[in-house]
Amino acid sequence: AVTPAFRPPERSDFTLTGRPGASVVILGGGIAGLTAAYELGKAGYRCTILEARHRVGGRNLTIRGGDVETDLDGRTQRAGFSDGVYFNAGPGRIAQWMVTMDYCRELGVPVEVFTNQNADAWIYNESAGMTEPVRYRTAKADVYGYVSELLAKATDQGALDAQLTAEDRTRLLAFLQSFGAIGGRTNGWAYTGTSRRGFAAYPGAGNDVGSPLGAPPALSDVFASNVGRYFSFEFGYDQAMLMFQPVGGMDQIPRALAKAVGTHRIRLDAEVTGVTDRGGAVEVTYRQGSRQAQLTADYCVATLPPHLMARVPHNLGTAVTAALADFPVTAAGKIGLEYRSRWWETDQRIYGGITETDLDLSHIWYPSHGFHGKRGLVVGYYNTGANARAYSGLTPEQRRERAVAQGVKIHGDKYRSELVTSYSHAWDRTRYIEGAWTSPRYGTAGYNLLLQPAGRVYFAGDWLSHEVAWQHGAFVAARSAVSSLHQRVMAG
Ligand SMILES: Cc1cc2nc3c(=O)[nH]c(=O)nc-3n(C[C@H](O)[C@H](O)[C@H](O)COP(=O)(O)OP(=O)(O)OC[C@H]3O[C@@H](n4cnc5c(N)ncnc54)[C@H](O)[C@@H]3O)c2cc1C
Ligand SMILES: CC(C)CC(=O)C(=O)O
Repeated sequence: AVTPAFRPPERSDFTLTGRPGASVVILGGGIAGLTAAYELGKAGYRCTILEARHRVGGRNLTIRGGDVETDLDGRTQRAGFSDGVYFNAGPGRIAQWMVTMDYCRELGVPVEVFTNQNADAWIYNESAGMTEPVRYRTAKADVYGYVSELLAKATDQGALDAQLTAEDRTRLLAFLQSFGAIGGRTNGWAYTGTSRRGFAAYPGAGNDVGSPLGAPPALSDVFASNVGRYFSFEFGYDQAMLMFQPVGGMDQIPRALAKAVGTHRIRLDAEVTGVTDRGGAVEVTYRQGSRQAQLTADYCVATLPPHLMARVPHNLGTAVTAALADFPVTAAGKIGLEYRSRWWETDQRIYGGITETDLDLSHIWYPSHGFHGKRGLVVGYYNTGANARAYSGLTPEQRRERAVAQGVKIHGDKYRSELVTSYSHAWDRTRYIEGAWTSPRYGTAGYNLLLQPAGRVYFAGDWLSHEVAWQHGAFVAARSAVSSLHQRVMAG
């Protein structure tokens, strides 16, 4: 039998049929722009991509040793990472159902598991008074245990009789006993802690029972520590394990797309400065260094971030400009910290996954690859909104110092002493991007306007999808734009 009620969200064998051979100028060489060129190219269109940055990929950005980036404030960083070490400054993970996986397969980009959740990673809530971190496994044992105890007591005392039949009660109590590892009725359904909490020293040979962490803190203290606030992250349909990443860095995807498109079709350092719909064709002006140039094509697919496209002079109408300008933009930042040893694996037994904190660094990511290697790269902060802006206002050295000072609270001295080099990326201060992602106003006239072509100009980007902040959104938005362009050409 076929698995019921499941259909891949996007056909993995997407192909435009017919070979009309019209020309298309594509603004922006991020995932959406590259995908538009790739799919149109397969169908015989003559495409040219104009990309303002010195490389393709847009927000899909992997930093390696020798890479140089200058931000809007004129701060230049030259990454000093060792050979083989890379830092995904933008996207880092892919859910199995995302069409991103289909492109990896089609383009021959190998993928490996990205560990998005790890029982051995830490939780650290400084504002709740925690003075040391607690392992995920311990936090889960205690929160699930006490919640189960409370619900079992309420159920058994009849507090839920209006909602539950006698059979429901029996089944719920059986579930809670196993879910929370709580005692039975004779023990008052009490949660007293089990080996699920983990060990200070794990069991060994002969009579060595190890050193179990023992009794849990009081119920009130567990709730006060607020460790449960992170558990729901892994319930999300977009963040649940298994997650994946391309082997060797997320930019393997745009690199493979660019190769398939043909690098001769991609103009780099080409900043679009104007778009004019001439009725029978589209004229695009751009700047390449000191050179002003112009390109005319039958159609245009514009994939610039909407707030930047809104600033490009055009003749597509004021409603288009207003709609483009109406996308609130979020800030986000990340720092990559290269260490000379993989102390998180050897000393703390953390092999991938994420430590969650209420510090301004938010999340710490450990590498999901290269286990037991000599060196490794930890993402020392991945934050958004006000926390991201707090870091993006600092110099790279200040960012590193702030991130390390926070991380030491969780990981101890090696967080500083083993550090070799770092690179930090502030998306709100990145030229030609100026933000991490947007919050589209779905259902508004403005949003819907941009789903339609403005004359011969089509729009695409993750901002025209319901998967903003995911490459999936950029892929499907590009497919949608080129499908409607192609339909029009074939009908014409
Ligand atoms: C910190 C962060 C984490 C993320 N995490 C994930 C993740 O884990 N998984 C995932 O799948 N996605 C993730 N994403 C989202 C993903 O990066 C985006 O959804 C996707 O890359 C967007 O592609 P795009 O082509 O729509 O836009 P962009 O990548 O923004 O492409 C737009 C392009 O237009 C170019 N441009 C701008 N102005 C001009 C101009 N005047 N002329 C010419 N070109 C111009 C830009 O340089 C850029 O290349 C993350 C993003 C960020 C920032
Ligand atoms: C905030 C997230 C949705 C951004 C993202 O795609 C990710 O980090 O997984």
